[in-house]
Amino acid sequence: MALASSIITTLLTLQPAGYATLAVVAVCSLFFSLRLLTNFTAGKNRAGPCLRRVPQVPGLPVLGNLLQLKEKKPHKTFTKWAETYGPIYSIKTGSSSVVVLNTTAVAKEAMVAKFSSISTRKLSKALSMLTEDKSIVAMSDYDDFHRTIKRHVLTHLLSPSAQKRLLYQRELMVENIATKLRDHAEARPGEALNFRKIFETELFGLSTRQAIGKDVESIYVEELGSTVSREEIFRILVLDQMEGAIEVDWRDFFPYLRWIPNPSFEKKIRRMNFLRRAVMNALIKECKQRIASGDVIDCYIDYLLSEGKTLTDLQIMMLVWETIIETADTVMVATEWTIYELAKNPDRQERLFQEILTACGSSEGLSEQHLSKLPYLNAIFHETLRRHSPVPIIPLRHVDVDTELGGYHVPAGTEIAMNLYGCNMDRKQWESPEEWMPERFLDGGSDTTMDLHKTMAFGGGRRACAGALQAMLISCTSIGKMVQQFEWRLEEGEEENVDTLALTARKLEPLHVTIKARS
Ligand code: HEM
Repeated sequence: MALASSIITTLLTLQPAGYATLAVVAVCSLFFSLRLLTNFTAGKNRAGPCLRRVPQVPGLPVLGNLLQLKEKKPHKTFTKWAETYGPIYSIKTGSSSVVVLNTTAVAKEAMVAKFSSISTRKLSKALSMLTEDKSIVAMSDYDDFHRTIKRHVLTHLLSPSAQKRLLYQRELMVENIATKLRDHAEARPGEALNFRKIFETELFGLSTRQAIGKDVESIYVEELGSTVSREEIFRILVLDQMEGAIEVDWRDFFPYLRWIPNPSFEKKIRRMNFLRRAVMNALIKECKQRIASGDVIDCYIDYLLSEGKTLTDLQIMMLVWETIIETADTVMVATEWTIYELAKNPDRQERLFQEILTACGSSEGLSEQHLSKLPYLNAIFHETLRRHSPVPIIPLRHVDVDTELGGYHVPAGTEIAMNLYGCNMDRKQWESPEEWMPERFLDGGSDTTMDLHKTMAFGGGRRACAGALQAMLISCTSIGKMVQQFEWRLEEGEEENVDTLALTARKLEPLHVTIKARS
């Protein structure tokens, strides 16, 4: 899920418009403070006799720590708080208690050893609406439905054998990128290019070829009464959804105030859902017509229509959309940051180029078969995932029964936020964590190229990213090939463009770089 998952994360960000509303809410909430007090006391009584209570970050009555999270990058605030309150602490977001985990050890304990007590997803109102009530693999609870749909996506798309079968599609994508870069270098030598524009377009093409069997140029959408261009399809299926995922409904923090309407929020998310459904229906209708004419092809929709007999039409639509958004987002984020770092670090770029020369020779094109001979490329990929965690916080989970974490008592009903950014920036685990230093994965740290879980970037345990292999294959092959063919440099002023968009690691400004063809 990458997703999607990526941004998806955030219950915890307040939109500016939310503050005025929040003031009203705060007043209303005073009426309920007695109830909160009762909950608090009940929580105290549940604490195990021998275990300590999780340290708490001081906050305000009723609002808790909400106002301290207003800068919209909670993963950074959480990481700062870890220096004072330790690797595990608790915060209050309105009436909910959230325990934040900031080191690999305690996050792994939650994801692996204590998984059975902490497996339920706690979704914000926005996410709940956008995922049609947990109808996708990444956001579903750990139940029979999850097992069924995960089996489908692995069987058709993400398992190692499926990835082998779909190699030709990734090769086409990498070749298309190389062609566009060559065209740019020839037509406008020395002129900076917008890396994201090229990479994102081709990645979206790959995601739709895998999902519905073709790279769509445009489609007529009945519900809209008009033809929608490729660019608009991308905006509706990917960009708008990512933006919607971080919309916050203040009622998430004060469930007892759900009776107060929040029409602007609901209208916005409903519109996003309507557009996605309209476009996906049009795309799927076209696929059904193709299948009815006897033309069945190797893509996810054809597979699901044949094998997913227990699924409803809506579920099939959501599963197909899920693979599009998951492929089209986080892989772009990881690859764009990698090119940024390589363009900023010419010595390391040269070291990678020399490694590629040794593995492929001077005339052979780099392909996925070479990846096992490119440990430095592998280290570069993992170091970028560590330094620029594409999913900074895992979507919240819910503690179903009283449990122990990091030696503390965590009562049932608590929400859990795993701060992957914090884990990957932990000074006790990583030397100079703010530095991008791929060598740290070579010096005794690297096992094999296929070891995908060196950082916490893909999560861990039973809900670890199902698309990690695909992400690594797409990103590493593209990066290797691009460095094999071109020298990369940052455009002037680009070094400072390191801000990210809201909660995700997506660069706020698309990357601008110059390229020079290698002789
Ligand atoms: C660099 C790229 C990616 C990163 C950093 C990433 C990261 C993550 C993370 C952190 C999770 C959540 C784990 C959890 O909840 O514990 C996740 C879940 C998931 N990801 Fe990715 N992801 C990436 C690419 C992809 C791709 C390309 C796909 C392909 C469709 C994908 C499919 C999934 C799925 C299906 C899940 C849900 C697994 C489950 O709940 O069982 N991801 N990803």
